[in-house]
Amino acid sequence: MLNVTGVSGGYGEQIVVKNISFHLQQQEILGILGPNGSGKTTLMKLISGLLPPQEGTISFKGLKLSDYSSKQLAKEIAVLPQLHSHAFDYTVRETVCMGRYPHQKGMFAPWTEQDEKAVIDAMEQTGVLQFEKHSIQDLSGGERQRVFLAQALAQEPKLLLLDEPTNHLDLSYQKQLLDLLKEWTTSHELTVISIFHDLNVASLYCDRLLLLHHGETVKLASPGAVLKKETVEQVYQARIHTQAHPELPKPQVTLLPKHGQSGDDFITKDLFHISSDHVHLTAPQPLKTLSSAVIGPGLGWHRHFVNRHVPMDYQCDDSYQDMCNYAGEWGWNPSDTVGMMTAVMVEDVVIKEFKTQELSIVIAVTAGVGNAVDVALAHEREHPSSIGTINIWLFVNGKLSDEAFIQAMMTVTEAKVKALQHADVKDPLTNTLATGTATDSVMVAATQSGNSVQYAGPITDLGKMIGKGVVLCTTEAIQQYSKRKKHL
Ligand SMILES: Nc1ncnc2c1ncn2[C@@H]1O[C@H](COP(=O)(O)OP(=O)(O)OP(=O)(O)O)[C@@H](O)[C@H]1O
Repeated sequence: MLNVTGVSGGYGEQIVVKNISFHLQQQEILGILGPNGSGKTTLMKLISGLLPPQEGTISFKGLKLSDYSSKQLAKEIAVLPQLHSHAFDYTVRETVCMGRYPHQKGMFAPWTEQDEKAVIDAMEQTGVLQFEKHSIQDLSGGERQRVFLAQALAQEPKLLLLDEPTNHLDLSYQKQLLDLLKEWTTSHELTVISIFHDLNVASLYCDRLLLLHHGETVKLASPGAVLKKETVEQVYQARIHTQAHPELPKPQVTLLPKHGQSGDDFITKDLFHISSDHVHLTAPQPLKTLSSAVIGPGLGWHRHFVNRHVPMDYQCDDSYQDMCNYAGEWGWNPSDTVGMMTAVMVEDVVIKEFKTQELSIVIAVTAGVGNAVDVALAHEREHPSSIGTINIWLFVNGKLSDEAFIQAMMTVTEAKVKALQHADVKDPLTNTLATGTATDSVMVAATQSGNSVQYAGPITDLGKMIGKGVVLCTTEAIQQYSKRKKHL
């Protein structure tokens, strides 16, 4: 519906945007991104017809913008500029009603039912109907922004141009505004072009992104293709990290400040506290963790680590809450804590340090194998036979990449399987070699300071230490478990 072909333009002699081309589909949301001064607003002015292009053409529904009268154009295209300063003392309702002007035939045209409905709908949907009679001068920046959006929506345009629409809006209204726009693209066949500074919001709501730099197109594609680490870092001159959104296939960008985590405190054996109740460690600074723990699972940053002993007959409907309560009772903030449980006597924990010139790690293992399982034949069993868990903690004094975290988990698991083979632990149901127990848990934690580690597979420096260390610690922990069983 909108064709921008080889457009260049700017102010007087100064060409600000250069050779921009794109085709916009009906109902699409296009986000325009770029650093300050990259020409985003200027491009919007060209698309809205406010600035004539110095080169190239812009056509809307097959007609050049210059062939539309300003009233015809206003019926089709609405603009919500940045930082609206309104000098006049209009009420909210009067302001929104102005959006109907392009639809009225002549100065004294009657106010129709359709005009009224469009105004009320727009005020309702932007949440400003309650301020209908207030002067817009008495509203907050965010409320005012919503009034001007209502005005633009009351205009019932086919193309809506927005400059930083979520500026001034709190999180809840940002979401409401963008959800509303998304909904209008289908319910009112609306097409949207919007400038964003917030790359994550743009990624979430836009179908495509146009990234500008020095007035030129760097990339025009889906958010996943535009928000690449190298591209964003080069254009914005800032260090970033990209990761997947937790619920949608959209990238999210995180700024990496110049100074990372301060301090290079090491994790050592001496930091562990062992009692009959739990094995516990409080790190001098938060560690980046990946775990399958009861609390603090997945990827996160945590300072407290606890492996809690529970009785053999431990039954709890909400073990997550129970573990949070436990951490709280000991003064460890649950949101700062990785917590695991085991029926094993935790005094039997095996803790060892391993070092190379570049790296050092600490491994802590508690092992009970009463519940051993051969994963290949686990489909034959219905319920775990008895309590017994292998909990493995790996602390790395180093800076792990994402792939190193995952590979470290794999290497730990492979080493654990090998230790079970060495110890000839069998699945009691199938009488075949066990590969673990039904409820094993693993955590990899890294200080994220010091030497960088890209990979942690079995033949890397880190992988070699993990392999050797986990086999040693797990084997010894199984021996402790067997000794204790014999004495019972
Ligand atoms: N009315 C104007 N007259 C002359 N130059 C202008 C005018 N408006 C903008 N410029 C210049 O054009 C360039 C691009 O400005 P523009 O406002 O389009 O950038 P932007 O990407 O929207 O920036 P921001 O993110 O800071 O809003 C800047 O160098 C700016 O100084």
